[in-house]
Amino acid sequence: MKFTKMHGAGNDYVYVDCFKETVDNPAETAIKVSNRNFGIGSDGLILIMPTDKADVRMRMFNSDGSESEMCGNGIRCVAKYAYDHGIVTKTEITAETGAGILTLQLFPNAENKVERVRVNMGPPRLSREEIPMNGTPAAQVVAEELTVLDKTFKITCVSMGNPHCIIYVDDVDNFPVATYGPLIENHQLFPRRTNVEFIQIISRTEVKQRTWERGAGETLACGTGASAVCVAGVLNNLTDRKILNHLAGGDLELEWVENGPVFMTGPATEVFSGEIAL
Ligand SMILES: N[C@@H](CCC[C@H](N)C(=O)O)C(=O)O
Repeated sequence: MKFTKMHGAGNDYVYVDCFKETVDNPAETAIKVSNRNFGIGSDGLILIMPTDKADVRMRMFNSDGSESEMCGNGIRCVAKYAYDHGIVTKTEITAETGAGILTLQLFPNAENKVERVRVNMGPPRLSREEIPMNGTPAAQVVAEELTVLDKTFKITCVSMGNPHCIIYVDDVDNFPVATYGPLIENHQLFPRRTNVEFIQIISRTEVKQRTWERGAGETLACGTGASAVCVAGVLNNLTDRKILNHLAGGDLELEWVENGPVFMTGPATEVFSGEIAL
């Protein structure tokens, strides 16, 4: 199987060009290629596919083989790959994802290679049913108490097509993400599990994020998570509608338009290409 390794702010995936290649068992392939000792090493697998509904289609699989509806860092890399490899020739494109059809604006550099991408991530989904979350009432989940081990957190939950649970902490660098992350990911409140974002507020326009991803563990960045954090900051009146989010692997710019979509802007980087026998 021919592949290209790419990352968005350090959130790295193995990308397969399914305009040319066929992947028969993507879940099994994701587990195999993601392994950082015995495989290529990545947070998962992303398939770049043809579709009659948009310019390109993305399917994404976490390193545990589970499929997610959406990947924010992944979709920027899909756009870069599509432009740099001639699948598209325009700088505004559409992409079909499990979270709907998204519009992306591409920013090529002087060598005509895409370096940054702005994504219309669509509107956030805020009801318990849409996230999805068990329990009542069915309204928004803002600063709801959740006790895990010795700590009672105030959680805010947002779906960007995939589920996110946002928790504010005082010192994110020293927070034990690997202790609480998996317990919240697999908590009975979340029937389809959840991604967990631990956030330190720096100012009304700046935050610092560490992410525990559903199906992948701690990663260096999460684009859907950063978008959900932008929404949660407004719902909790902690941040403005436009923020800069410092993630472990790089920065993302976010904006939640009133009664509208979230826009995410960030880097997309190709690392290397290769061929692997499966
Ligand atoms: N890293 C991603 C999100 C990937 C999917 C996630 N782990 C899930 O299962 O929903 C991003 O950049 O959004």
